[in-house]
Amino acid sequence: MNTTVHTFENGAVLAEGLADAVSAKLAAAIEARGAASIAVSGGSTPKAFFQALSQRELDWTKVTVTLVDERFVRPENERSNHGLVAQNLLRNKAAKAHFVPLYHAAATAEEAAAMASQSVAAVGAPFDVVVLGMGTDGHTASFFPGGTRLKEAIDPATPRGVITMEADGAGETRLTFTFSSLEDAGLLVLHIEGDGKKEVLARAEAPGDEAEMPIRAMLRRATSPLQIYWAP
Ligand SMILES: O=C1O[C@H](COP(=O)(O)O)[C@@H](O)[C@H](O)[C@H]1O
Repeated sequence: MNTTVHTFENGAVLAEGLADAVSAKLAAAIEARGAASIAVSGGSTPKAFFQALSQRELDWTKVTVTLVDERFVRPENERSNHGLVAQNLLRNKAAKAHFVPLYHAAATAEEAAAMASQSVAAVGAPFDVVVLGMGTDGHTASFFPGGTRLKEAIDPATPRGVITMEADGAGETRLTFTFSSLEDAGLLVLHIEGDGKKEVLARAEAPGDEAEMPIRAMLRRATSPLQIYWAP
């Protein structure tokens, strides 16, 4: 496991610290290549981080933002990760960023995933920054325990792109980047908060099957060092 833990006194301080690290990486990519890319997670945890990042001084016109995973729901749906990012990140200075959605208004989630794979291919690889979350069941992105396509999603031989996922714990059908799309990011972050998630992480770090706690795929096999950001 190639991980470093960054501990903060509370979520607000973490949000600022993570926004500093992410904006520095994006600025370095813009300096080096004239463009930068970031894939972020949804859920309840990243809201304060998104708001902090949206205030950072960057040439946001050169930044592409996408999602690590998404629900197959319209952006207006309150459970849409696109909606969360639009309301909290794509505003203030970051309003000028280019957003690439995973959801498409297609007849099926499979068609939407194919459309997303095509549109994100233009972003280039690897991502400069990936910010993962983790559920209390040990899922990350939409790599859910018991997921219909979990084996394929976390197989390093599965190509970069977006695939569908269904699982009991997932609610709606999901669209998720594959493991190979995320594991080699220039800055690979796992952002978790609370003692409950810390205990889940400790269980994930212990020996056991990746299929039971898919975050283990990232902890064990990511080629980039995993930067774990945690606050109580
Ligand atoms: O379903 C999801 O949940 C995880 C974790 O969410 P949280 O509410 O516990 O922070 C998130 O990383 C993922 O992107 C999201 O789709």
